[in-house]
Amino acid sequence: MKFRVKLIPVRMDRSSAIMSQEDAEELGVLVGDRVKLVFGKKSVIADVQIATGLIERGEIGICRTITDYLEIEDGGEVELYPVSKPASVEYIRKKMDGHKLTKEEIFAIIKDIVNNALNEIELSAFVLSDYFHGMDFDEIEWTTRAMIDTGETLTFERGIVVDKHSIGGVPGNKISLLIVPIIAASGLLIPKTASRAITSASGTADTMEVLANVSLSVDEIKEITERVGGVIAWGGATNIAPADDKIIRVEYPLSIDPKPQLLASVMAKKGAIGAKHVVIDIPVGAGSKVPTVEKGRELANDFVELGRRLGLNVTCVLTYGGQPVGRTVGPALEAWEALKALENAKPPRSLVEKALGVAGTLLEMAGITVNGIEHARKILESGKALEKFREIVEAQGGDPNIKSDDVPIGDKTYQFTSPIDGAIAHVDNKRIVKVARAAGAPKDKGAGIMLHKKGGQHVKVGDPLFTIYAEKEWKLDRAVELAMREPPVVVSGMVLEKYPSYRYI
Ligand SMILES: O=P(O)(O)OC[C@H]1O[C@H](OP(=O)(O)O)[C@H](O)[C@@H]1O
Ligand SMILES: O=c1cc[nH]c(=O)[nH]1
Repeated sequence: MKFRVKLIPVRMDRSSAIMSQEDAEELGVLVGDRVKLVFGKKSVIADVQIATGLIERGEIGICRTITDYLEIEDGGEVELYPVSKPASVEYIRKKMDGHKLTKEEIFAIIKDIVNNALNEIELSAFVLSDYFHGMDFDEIEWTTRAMIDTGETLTFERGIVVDKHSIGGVPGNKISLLIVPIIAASGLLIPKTASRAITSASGTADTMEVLANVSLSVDEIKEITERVGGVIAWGGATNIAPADDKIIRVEYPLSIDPKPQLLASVMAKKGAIGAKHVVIDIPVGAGSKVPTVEKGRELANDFVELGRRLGLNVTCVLTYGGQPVGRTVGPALEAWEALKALENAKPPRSLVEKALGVAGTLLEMAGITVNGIEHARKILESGKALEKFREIVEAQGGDPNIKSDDVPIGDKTYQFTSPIDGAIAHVDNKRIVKVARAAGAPKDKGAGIMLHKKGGQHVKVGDPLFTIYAEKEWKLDRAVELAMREPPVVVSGMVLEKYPSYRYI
């Protein structure tokens, strides 16, 4: 059937073909079904959307991404016909029913994810079936390999390539901004790609973006790493394991990170850059992705086994994840605190000790030293890490003279104070993230939370507990209201509750 093109002047990731209800009925298609648009020798598959009123009978609304690709103008004529779903949708259904997938089936799913051939519902079904049914080790290995093989890979002519990755789940985990320059300053190569936030209020890519451009191509990552020793780039902007970011975009709104996907996501990025030695940070504790040390050990075994199958030397470090790392949560606040640590300007101990522990492990694995923590500490305290970080920032298009206090933070603030004399019984990771997200993080870079007290510290009535930062008044109000309803920092005296009317925790 022939349709007249109505150009929708926007660019979209997914291809949609918008038609009238009458035309959809005549073609026998529903919203979300697929149609093929053909113009000359070129064709594209798109999802059906219906917008009666906007689109007249005989018209097809398509965005600029498609018109550019087909090289057709507004008002031009395209041939359009329905096509069936890709076979990978059947394989997703098989996984939803709890069956094991073959290597070929997994490859087909990942390839279709990369080619945008699955719609949001199908992709979500795949992620959720992993969440509910899990995968066995073969399936995890095949998923990882498929994610590597459907993208570009990196090779370096000189140097030892190493990498670190955190499984995330603990707020304020800005350690990569310390570790990458420490490792690069030691002479190793660390082409680090990071994701944006998945369950947190700021992923490493969100935090680094406050200071520099993180949307780098594979060629830029290679060039900067060879010249400076390291980068911190957003994996989603590269063609390295390109399925990863598309899957993460489904996980983010649900705040979930299914274990098979987590393993494949992290290890595909490490395999694709040709890392020889890899350290995986597994934060363990209430409100993180791994609640107990036992579960942390199980996950560590999985990472080591997956590394063995892929030919990577993996060490996992179980770290304390029961409360935020450092005192800040949210992109700009985290960038500010990471710079404070690099400047040796009274940084929080938890941040420095964690960064040195992970960096030190990597230095030992690569044979640089037998006392990794002390070696890493010297690089940090001598200012060499700050110098290297500035080189990295400059190479990524940022201001090499940036100082911590130049980082712009949201100017709308609200401080919570202690209602009683007592001690901090609990800093709740999940609530901290919820409040920081309500304040606008990670999209509003200046939004987030600064903790004035952490678990175990004593407080007097009226002492500051935490401050919420936002860029917009209405988001601050929303975050304050949420924090009042679900306090992220809990102060307790010896009396916990009084019935019927008082509740302190
Ligand atoms: O806490 P959530 O958002 O779930 O986890 C995602 C974060 O964890 C990893 O950190 P890194 O790249 O090792 O620094 C990811 O890249 C991302 O920044
Ligand atoms: O990069 C990451 C980190 C945590 N979880 C993922 O799925 N990917």
